[in-house]
Amino acid sequence: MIEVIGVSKVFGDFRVLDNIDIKIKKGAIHGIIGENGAGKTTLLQMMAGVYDVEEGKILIDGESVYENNKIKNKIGYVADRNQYFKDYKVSEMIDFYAGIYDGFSKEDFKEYNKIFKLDINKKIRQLSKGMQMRLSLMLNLSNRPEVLILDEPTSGLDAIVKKELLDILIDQVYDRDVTIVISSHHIGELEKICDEVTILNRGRVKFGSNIDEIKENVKKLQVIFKEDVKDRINKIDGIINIEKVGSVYYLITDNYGEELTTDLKNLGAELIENIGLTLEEIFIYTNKNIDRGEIDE
Ligand SMILES: Nc1ncnc2c1ncn2[C@@H]1O[C@H](COP(=O)(O)OP(=O)(O)OP(=O)(O)O)[C@@H](O)[C@H]1O
Repeated sequence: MIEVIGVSKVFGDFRVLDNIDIKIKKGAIHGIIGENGAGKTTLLQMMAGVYDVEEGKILIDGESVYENNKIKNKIGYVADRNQYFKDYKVSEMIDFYAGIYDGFSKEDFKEYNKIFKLDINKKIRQLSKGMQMRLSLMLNLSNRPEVLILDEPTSGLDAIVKKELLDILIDQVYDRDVTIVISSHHIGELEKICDEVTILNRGRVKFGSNIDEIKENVKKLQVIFKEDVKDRINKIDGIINIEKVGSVYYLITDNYGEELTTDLKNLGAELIENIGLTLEEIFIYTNKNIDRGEIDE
């Protein structure tokens, strides 16, 4: 179990993370989504114990992570950029990991390398960005961690390896009950493998829950009214985007429920049709800075 409790992070006078609360159950795959600069890497680095937590707490199995080797040994952390010694060969990196981590399995590395296909005699500086990401993933997976923290692990990977990686992650959860926290800009990918997501917006949690629950709240509605409601529709609470095509309104709501439907009916809605949204569409709409007075026609 990972608990992020009231965590904030300030760089200089810039508040990168502001009072973040997240609970991640053991064996869950939890996605972290956010625009560039939303604070994803900072949050993952704090979960991995790279930074001290000055405001709030981050607990893994009830203990804080920073400078806690017992907990850090349970964690695999794949950073968004290569953090290895560039002049080491891949084979030397394997030996280095095997030397410092008791749980590291060279056999596992060999097995993963049947999929990831790295030349272990190459120096790290000779590897492409995607190859370096493969190395980082294999080293961390071969360490058999209980918690895997992955910062944009699919960036730079080709489509075939990307699919293999997502399958490996799902297997890790089924076979070993690993808890996975993963950030990505490829929201469709996260939607396929995650049970839960946290959507970060400017350092704050915009949504944090089960994907199905988020989809229950955020909906696109196709609505036809008896008469034009242009001047009144933007007064209804819970509508975050309004588009009008001919006489049909397309409304995005982040608070779908009986109350909203009643409000729309009171405004003269004759037909309300509910259109499902993908997680990516939800992210785009809920992160737009919406001027509720504006109707796109
Ligand atoms: N060491 C640092 N010193 C000062 N500011 C920092 C530092 N690290 C990150 N920031 C700032 O914190 C903000 C969040 O950065 P972070 O890397 O966590 O975002 P991100 O969501 O991972 O972005 P991206 O999707 O672009 O990778 C950015 O404005 C960044 O400039």
